[in-house]
Amino acid sequence: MTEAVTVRDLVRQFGPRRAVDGMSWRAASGQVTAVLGPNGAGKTTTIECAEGLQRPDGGEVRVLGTDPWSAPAGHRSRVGVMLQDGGLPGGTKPLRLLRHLASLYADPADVDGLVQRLGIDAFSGTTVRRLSGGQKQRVSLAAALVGRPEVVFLDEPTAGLDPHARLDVWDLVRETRDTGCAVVVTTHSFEEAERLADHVVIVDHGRAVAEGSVAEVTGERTLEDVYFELTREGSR
Ligand SMILES: Nc1ncnc2c1ncn2[C@@H]1O[C@H](COP(=O)(O)OP(=O)(O)OP(=O)(O)O)[C@@H](O)[C@H]1O
Repeated sequence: MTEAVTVRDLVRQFGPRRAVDGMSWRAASGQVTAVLGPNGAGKTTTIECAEGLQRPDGGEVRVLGTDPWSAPAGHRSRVGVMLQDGGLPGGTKPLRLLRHLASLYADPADVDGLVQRLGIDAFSGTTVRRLSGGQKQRVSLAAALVGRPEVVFLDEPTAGLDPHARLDVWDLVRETRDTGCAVVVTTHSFEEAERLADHVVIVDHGRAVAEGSVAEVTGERTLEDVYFELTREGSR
């Protein structure tokens, strides 16, 4: 098993607040790793450190063996990123944007195939700012995958999607994993984690409180029960 992402004793401080407080977990190539945790637990901050968008105040993150903060451009082209708020330019149209992004990579994915798989063809001529939240999500996901990354970070990829779109996204995530990519997904959905994840990380108050396969983390219980026990006020 190749370790694609390693988070070790990570610390991230914003003024007096420790958003990430000794976080440690790992994600392997060819696996979907789901990171679950309450609002404000430090998931996005950790993922942004792994994407090279934030600099850790302590501990370390390695992605494909490299420190993402000081990584060269060649590293960044091996890593796909889907940000929680999309980060898409509002004035472009989805198809044009995806073709442009594809042109930045030496060996991009088939844009037409991605567009069709995610149902983007139905709104490919509408400017991004006029798209619904779920439509923007789909374009963001396509943008994260268009470079055929070896590691991809998906921040709540199915939040706000209708049930059909959710199934389409799950299928695409599984296919991406099956190409050997390490897929790291943050989610608030137990169903998503149970259906999709090979490896689960539960975080709370800036640190990982459980990690392993769904079966290892849950034993005889449900993921939901374990989650509530580990993250309930008072258990912390
Ligand atoms: N730039 C920042 N400045 C100050 N505080 C921040 C900053 N970014 C994050 N925080 C704080 O750090 C904590 C962790 O935030 P983070 O976004 O990582 O949580 P999360 O687990 O992703 O939450 P959610 O499930 O709501 O997306 C929160 O209390 C948040 O307010």
